[in-house]
Parts: sequence; C-alpha cells; structure tokens
Amino acid sequence: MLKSIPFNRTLAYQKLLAHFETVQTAQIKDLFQEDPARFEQFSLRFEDILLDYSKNRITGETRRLLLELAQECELSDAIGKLFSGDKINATEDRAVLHVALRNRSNTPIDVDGEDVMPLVNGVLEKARVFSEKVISGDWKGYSGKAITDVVNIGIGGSDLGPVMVTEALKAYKNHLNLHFVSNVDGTHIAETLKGLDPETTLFLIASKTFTTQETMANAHSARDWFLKSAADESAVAKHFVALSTNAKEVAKFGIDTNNMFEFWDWVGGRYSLWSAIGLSIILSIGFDNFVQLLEGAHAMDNHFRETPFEQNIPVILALVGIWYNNFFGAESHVILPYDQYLHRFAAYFQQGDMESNGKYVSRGGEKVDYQTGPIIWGEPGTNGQHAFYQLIHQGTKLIPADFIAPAISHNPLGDHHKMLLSNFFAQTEALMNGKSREEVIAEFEAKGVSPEVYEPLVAFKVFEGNRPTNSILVKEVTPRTLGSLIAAYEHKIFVQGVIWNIYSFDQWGVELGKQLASKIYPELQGSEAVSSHDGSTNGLINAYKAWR
Ligand SMILES: O=P(O)(O)OC[C@H]1O[C@H](O)[C@H](O)[C@@H](O)[C@@H]1O
Repeated sequence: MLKSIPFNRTLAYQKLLAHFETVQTAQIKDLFQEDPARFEQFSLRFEDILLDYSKNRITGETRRLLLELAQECELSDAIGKLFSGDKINATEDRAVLHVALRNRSNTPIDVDGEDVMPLVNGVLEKARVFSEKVISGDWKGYSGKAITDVVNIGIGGSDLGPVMVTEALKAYKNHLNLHFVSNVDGTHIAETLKGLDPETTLFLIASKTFTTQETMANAHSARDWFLKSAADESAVAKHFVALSTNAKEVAKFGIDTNNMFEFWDWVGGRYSLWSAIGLSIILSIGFDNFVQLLEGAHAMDNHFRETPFEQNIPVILALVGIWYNNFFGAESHVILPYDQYLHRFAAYFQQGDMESNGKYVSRGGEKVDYQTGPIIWGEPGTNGQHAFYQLIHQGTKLIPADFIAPAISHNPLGDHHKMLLSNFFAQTEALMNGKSREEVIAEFEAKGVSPEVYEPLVAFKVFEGNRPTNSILVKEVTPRTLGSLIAAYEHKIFVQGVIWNIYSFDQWGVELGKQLASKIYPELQGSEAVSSHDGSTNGLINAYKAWR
C-alpha cells in the first residue's frame, strides 16, 4: 500500500509556491542567454532517445525543489513497491505488474507468494507458437485455407494499445491484414466485415473481464456472421481466440479455453498491450519484433528504477508536468508526434493518463484541494499546425507540449523528412521566442509597407512566446525505441499519481455511465413514453422513440 501524503501540505510544495513567485514571469529565451550550457543542463539521453526539456519555464532551483517534492512524497518507496508486486492498487486490492510482462531478465516477482514469471513466459511461448503458425499459413481455417485477415474485437485498453502499436510499427508489418473493432455502434463491425472472407478471417476477442458490453455485442455479431457461412459450430475453434483473465466467461461464450491466451488481474487494462492483449501486435509484426518491444520497455523500467531522479526521464517528465499543472494552472497537456506512424500515440495516452490520474479523491479518501491529472490531447504534426496550433501560439491558455520525432524515417521519400523535421524544430523555437513588436515592424518595413498601413496590424502579428515544450528526438521508431517510449510515459503517469496522492490504477469513474446505460437499455424496447428520468433525459428518449 502507498502512504497518503497530502501533496500540497508538504514543505517542498510551500517552497515551490514561494519560488513560483520569482520565476513565473521568467522568459525561457532569457534563461538561454544566462546559461550557455542550458541545453546540456536540461536534457537527458537514454539509448536512442534524447529528451530536451530546456525550453521550459524552469531554473536549476525549480528542478531542485521539484526533486525535493518527489523525495518528500516518498517516490523511491513507491517505485520499490510497484516493482515488487505490492498491492498498490488498493481500492481493487491488486498488484500492478505490467513491468513483469516485460521483465526480460526473468528475476522472480512474487504476487501472494507465487512467482509470476513462469506464467508470463508460458503465455508468451504459447503466443509465439500460435503466431508462427498463423503467419506461416500452417494454421488453417475451417475450409483448409490460410488466414489472411485478423480482427481484434476489444475496447479501451483492449483496443487502444494494439491499435497504437500496430500503427506505429507498420513498417515492420507482414502480409496479414489487421482490423480493429471497438465501438458498439453496429457500423464499426458491419463496415469491418464487408469484404472479409469468413474462411480466412481470425477473430481475437480481447477483453480482460470478458463482460464488457461493447466487446461481447461485437463478438456475438462476428460469430453470427461467421456461422452463416461455416454452418458448423466446430469451425469456431479455428477462427475465434480469446485474450482474457476470465476463463469462465470465455468458455460460456463458446471459445475453447485451449484457444485462450491468459493474463491476470495485476495487469491494468490500459497497461495491457504487453500481455496477451498484444496478440494482434505479435500477429502483425512477428514474435521477435514483439520481444524487441518488451526489451525496450524493460530497459526503460530499469532506467526508471535505478537512475537518480535528476537524470530519470519519467521522473523529470512528471515533475515538469506538475510544475505547469499545479503552479501555472495549465489545464491540459498536448502530445505532438511528428511521425505519421505515431498518429494514435496521443489517443492511446488519453486513456493511459486520464483514466489513471483523473481522480479527485486522495489516497486518504478525501476530496483533494488541488489539481490532479491534466486533459491529454494531440494529433500528429504537421497536421495539427494547420488546425489547432493557433491557440497554442496566440490563445489565452498555457498549453505545455511534448514534441516527438524520429531522426530517421522509414520512408525516406525525397525531402519529406527534412521538411517534417524543419517544422518540428521550428515550432518549439517559435513557441519559445515568439515574435516581438519590433520584429513585426521590421518585417513590414523590409517589404516597404508604410506605418499607416502596418500600424493597425502589428498587435495581431505579435507572438508573446514563452510557451513551454519538451522535445523528444528518437533515432528511429523501432520496436525497441517504441517500447522504451511507451514505458517512459507510463512511469511518468505513475510518478504524478504518487505525488498527487491519488490511486492511479483503478477507474471507478467509468462505472456510473455503464450502470445507467444498462438501466436505460430495456426502456428503449417498447414504444411507450418514459417518465422515470429527469426532464431532459425523458425528452431525449421519447424523441428517439418517436423518430425510429
Ligand atoms: O478489457 P475489458 O475488460 O473489456 O475492458 C475494457 C475497458 O473498459 C473499461 O470500461 C475500463 O474503463 C478500461 O480500463 C478497460 O480497458
């Protein structure tokens, strides 16, 4: 269990408040003038990853005090508990061991006195054998044909990770066509099944609980579609596998438990891509590449565990985030990958971060009186530049940003990558430096525009600058580097949760809507008007009934 340490009652927090008064107006560009070695002072390297956090509104003293905050919130103790299988997910009485899934050094990790590593390795081996059969074509469908298409049916953590990683590593993809169905909207499964051949399609039913309404509805529809051509229930065994913790429900659905790839309650849904939930990733890029992904994550786990906080990438990312969230009042954090393959990275960490740290109750069970998890959003660059960057540059809100880019492209087409990266470098520079009134006027004058014409326009063309950014430059998006990058963000979220004194590994906040939906569902059956809800909900339901 983690101790309850009220974040804003710590001494370090009080010191940071006082320190904030002295640095809140500091200009990042001036900090570079004052310290020619600022880049070296405020950047970190880990394997093929460079984190530059020098373009932030922080000084050496800010960092020192933030590190003090981490100490006072007993971060070292929390990290020790995470890795040793302590039940730090206290409201569900569970350990939090996604790190065991990628524990490539195989050191024993005990849960309730049992080493979980043999279990982890057993499922990995089963996935290796199965995936090799499917990829090679040895695994045959009911009519004797090899599999061509794989449909993963899952939602939330049973969808977002596999989608993000298979997209991010598309350059490593084999001949299998991957499809992902998540939404209970029938359109999703209907559109996916169009054009698929039941004889050559494999369905992965991915659900930790195997009770999630959306996934079960889609799985049943997929089976109905399949049985229309297979005409024999025994064919299901060749075309449906389950990725789950719940053997009982898997059997009830009609999937042979031999076709089940197991994981365990100590794997959180949003941390499950490393588990059997990653089977779609394995089928897409092959087992060896998946192992590389695990290796990369494991290397980051070791870095997180062993590196002094001052040089620790997840810890630094977390502390800088806290600085904006709790002192500058920033409400959101934007993730901007300059890599088309990473186009679902921000969406993935919307769940990772917001479901983990979107909590207003402290570990002590009280309502907190400070801000916790930020709103996470983002789109790939350069697309975002032509959509929402206006607000980041000239809006009234402070939006800390992570810019991520690979130095080497998997598609070195003409000058595309240089153009992409020139935008990546230019944006963080522009956000920091802005453009002064004098610079705007000089630009007008250089073009021979007269003061009467330019004067009314100057204010609109000035950029205040001083907008903070982290830059994460990686050598190339490989399975290993991606594994490290994902693990770094996971641990950043963990560190923030520890310091904000909340439980990052439960998700009670998603339950209420589910409960109410199951109450409303039967009310939608008949044609009679409903009156059991508030006026708005009754009005909406009755309008729906009149229209359908
Ligand atoms: O994998 P499942 O049990 O189907 O759960 C799928 C998802 O649904 C839930 O509502 C949770 O909020 C998510 O954390 C979870 O990833």
